[in-house]
Amino acid sequence: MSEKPFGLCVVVDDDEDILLAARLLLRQLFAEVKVTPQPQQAVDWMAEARPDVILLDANFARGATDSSEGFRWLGRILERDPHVSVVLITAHGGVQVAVRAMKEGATDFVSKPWANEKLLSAVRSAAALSRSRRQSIETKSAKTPVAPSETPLLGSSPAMARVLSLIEKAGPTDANVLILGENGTGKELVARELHRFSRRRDKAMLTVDLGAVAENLFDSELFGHVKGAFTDARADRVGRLQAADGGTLFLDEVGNLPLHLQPKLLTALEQRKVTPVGANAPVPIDVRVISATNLPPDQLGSESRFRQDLLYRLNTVEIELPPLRDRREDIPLLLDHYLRQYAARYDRPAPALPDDVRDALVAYDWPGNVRALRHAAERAIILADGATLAIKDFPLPRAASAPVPHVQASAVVEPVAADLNLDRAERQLIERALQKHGYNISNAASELGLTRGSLYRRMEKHGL
Ligand SMILES: Nc1ncnc2c1ncn2[C@@H]1O[C@H](COP(=O)(O)OP(=O)(O)OP(=O)(O)O)[C@@H](O)[C@H]1O
Repeated sequence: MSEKPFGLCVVVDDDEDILLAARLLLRQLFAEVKVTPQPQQAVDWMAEARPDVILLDANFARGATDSSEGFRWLGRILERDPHVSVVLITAHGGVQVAVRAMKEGATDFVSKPWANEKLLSAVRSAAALSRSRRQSIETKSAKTPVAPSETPLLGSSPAMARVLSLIEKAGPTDANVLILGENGTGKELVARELHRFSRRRDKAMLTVDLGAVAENLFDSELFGHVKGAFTDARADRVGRLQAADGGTLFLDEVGNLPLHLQPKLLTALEQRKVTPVGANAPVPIDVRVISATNLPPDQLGSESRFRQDLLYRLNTVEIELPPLRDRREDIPLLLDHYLRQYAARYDRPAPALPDDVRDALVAYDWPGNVRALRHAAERAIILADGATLAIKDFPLPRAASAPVPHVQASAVVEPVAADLNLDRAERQLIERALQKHGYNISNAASELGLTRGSLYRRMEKHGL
């Protein structure tokens, strides 16, 4: 049996199906997952054991959508243990609920139906955060084992060989690393590998997705705050820079850090100290920072977007992950890996990929990169009639089914207006937004009026 990185997770939701799904999914991270439809039960359990994470439904009463129940229980849970990480779940998402959740002390926010990969990532970060908070409060140096890497970083192309060699060289040093690449190219996976190779591997790697943090919360999220620093600051809160002390902080989508906060981050990194919002004295920190962005280098190099002195602090080593279309040699390897993995997961026979299907998949441009390939493999395994996969099992634009060398994604979107099917229209709109923004998820999500998380979920739903 593989070692579980965390101890206890409690899930509270009035829907039995959600409880079952969460229990099955989260068992891979936690030694114990307790589920209950009763929030009071969760609070009672806290008297017996300290959960690392509580996943809390925001709406209990039938038909309730305003999340007030959830916020009430959030307050009670944090009163009992201000260091537990609470991840709020709700079917009635929206930026306002997310902002309020974070302001009232939730660690993260996940909308239903969730994408398994994103929920796991949110819960893993939340668990690492509560551990680190407790350690920094108790000033103990107990070990927090890093989660074993669930996905190996695959690739045999010369470009990936370069990436792997850089990871081996830069990993064990304490150098800050900046990872560049389009969405879905594997930046987070590279960050995990760097951490795994480092002397900090027994401490936590915490993640802050700066593409998902509301603008007014950046400060408190990164640097922490003291009780009373602003209206909703009901207790001291350790920021992620401090919580990652001794370990690694992964700043995802660092290009989204607002200009006015960039000097504060620079000062913290230069002086190795953070001053929580409302505090007088700085706190020393020992953190290695790994950052990632999907911004093209020319935008990152523009002073109006990103302070160059901060950039130099972050990019002691730079690792560029090329898009999948520029390393097509890796496609068969990735396909085989994920097809086999999903066949095992869904209890299907070992899949066979005929040559013409493989050629078409290698010829496809994969604008969503490895993430899209992974989802396509999962979907194909689920949809296939037998062990032999056909091109129709893959959600590629029709033009891609012929093995032509460079399938341009932009050539395949049809106008939305003629088609009144809501589901298809949604898919087309999402495809258009993604293409318009060169698969920059943050920009496409903002144009569609969605959060990055809900765009990811919709992309998964449509197999994009
Ligand atoms: N080289 C690889 N080998 C195996 N799996 C990979 C590889 N690269 C990416 N993946 C898989 O693709 C998915 C996306 O990877 P990841 O989240 O690391 O990308 P990202 O560049 O950080 O994306 P984003 O910019 O959208 O946050 C994950 O499921 C990851 O496991």
